[in-house]
Amino acid sequence: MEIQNKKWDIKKFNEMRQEVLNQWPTGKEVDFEEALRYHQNLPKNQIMTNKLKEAASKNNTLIQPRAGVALLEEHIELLRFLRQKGKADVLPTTIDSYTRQNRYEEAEKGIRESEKAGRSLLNGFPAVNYGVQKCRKVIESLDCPVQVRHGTPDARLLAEISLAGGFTDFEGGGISYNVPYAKKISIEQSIYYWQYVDRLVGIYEENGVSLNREPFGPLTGTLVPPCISHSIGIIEGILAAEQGVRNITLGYGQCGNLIQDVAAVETLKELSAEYLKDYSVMITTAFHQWMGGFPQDEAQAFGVISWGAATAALSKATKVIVKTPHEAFGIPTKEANAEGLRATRQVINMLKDQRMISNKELEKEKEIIKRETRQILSKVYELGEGDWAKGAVRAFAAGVLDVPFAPSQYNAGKILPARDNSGAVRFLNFGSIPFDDEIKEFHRRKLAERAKAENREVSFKMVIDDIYAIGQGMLVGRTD
Ligand SMILES: CC[C@H]1O[C@@H](n2cnc3c(N)ncnc32)[C@H](O)[C@@H]1O
Repeated sequence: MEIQNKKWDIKKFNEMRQEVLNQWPTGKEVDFEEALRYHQNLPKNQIMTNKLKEAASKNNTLIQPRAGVALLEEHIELLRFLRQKGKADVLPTTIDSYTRQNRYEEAEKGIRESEKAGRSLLNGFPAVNYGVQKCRKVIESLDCPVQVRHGTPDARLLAEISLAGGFTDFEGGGISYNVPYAKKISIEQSIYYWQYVDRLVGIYEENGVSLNREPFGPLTGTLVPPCISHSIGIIEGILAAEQGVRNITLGYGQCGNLIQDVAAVETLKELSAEYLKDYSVMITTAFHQWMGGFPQDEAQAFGVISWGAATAALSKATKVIVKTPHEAFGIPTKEANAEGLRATRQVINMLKDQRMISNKELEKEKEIIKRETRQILSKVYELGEGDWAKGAVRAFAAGVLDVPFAPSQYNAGKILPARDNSGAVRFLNFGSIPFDDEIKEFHRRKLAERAKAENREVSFKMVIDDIYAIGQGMLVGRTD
């Protein structure tokens, strides 16, 4: 199929809608007119765009966990606990892996087995299997907005059911929920599926219901250079806005060097405003605490969590996505999840009246990220002959967009990141990323400084050392 970045007409959308709603029996519960009325009657404090707008206007950083379990009552109890004991400003519902792969039969089995076992045997909430009315039970048990967080290349039915179910924010995108999550789904296919999701959000917006969309910024969450996640986030923002989305949160995964991370959030705000200026959208930012390997020791994990909280506060991100001291092990207990939130809250509160000292290093880093991102995006636009959807597909084929350590067979996987002597993420291999020579020289010089300081050659070994460094208590993967 040949996709294009053009707003779908309602006829095309409605033709596909019947097929989507028939994918699982709960699709029959979706009645769009009734869903609109449901949203119009939602309490104001449960509408995500209100909460984001207020935070952005006050330069506040909202705190949000990830959380999702198999059983409905347990999931409600978990979210209420994180709100009350974790002081979460906004809540998630993390969806299970079967649902993310549209394997609803197995999700159904997972629910039954969890009921028998009396505990969650799924790694998230199977929203499609529960359907609209049970999603509303979750929403009606809470007093704040709730966002669907997942990793679904084909999220059409999940969007229909969860949005009709009262969720007011939907994470993901046609690139960010394909390339880091799937192996064999083409970029065209996932962008096409996500145009449906964004068109659905656009129809809600056209009927006066504001919903937020959040492309998944961190991607593979492992040493992803800011320009890579910015380029993909901005493209997904443009594709969403074209379908009528009016509220977009762009995300960024912490790398660990303070100056680079603050520069990343500040440039994400500037660049997204520039590239989305033709659309009237509200743009906010989400800072993800370190998404790579975590230390097993809980005290050290709190160090990583607090460093992420500090960077989020100093970058004035609208939202920080919080990790837990169980990160190295897997799904956290509700107590550990709440502890991660409280540690984050403490640091946000201590830093909210402070600001990042502006200096020439920060300005240099911002200039680098803006130049890199612009060089990538102008090549994408050129490859697409002015069409961002076509451009994205062709850019991945050409390696102009390339995500480090991504499983997708449509991803070139030629770039290699490594930290420089201050821990900032640089390019060791550029693959086919279209940087000019000056930018390439900058990265080579930065890595050479580290090589000299460590008395070793710039090499792939640095990449491996950096991947394990934070889990082993460091930032830069120094050889002993
Ligand atoms: C994107 C990966 C992140 O999502 C987290 N995660 C995935 N599923 C859940 C879950 N069900 N509850 C809490 N955290 C979760 C995981 O620990 C990791 O930090």
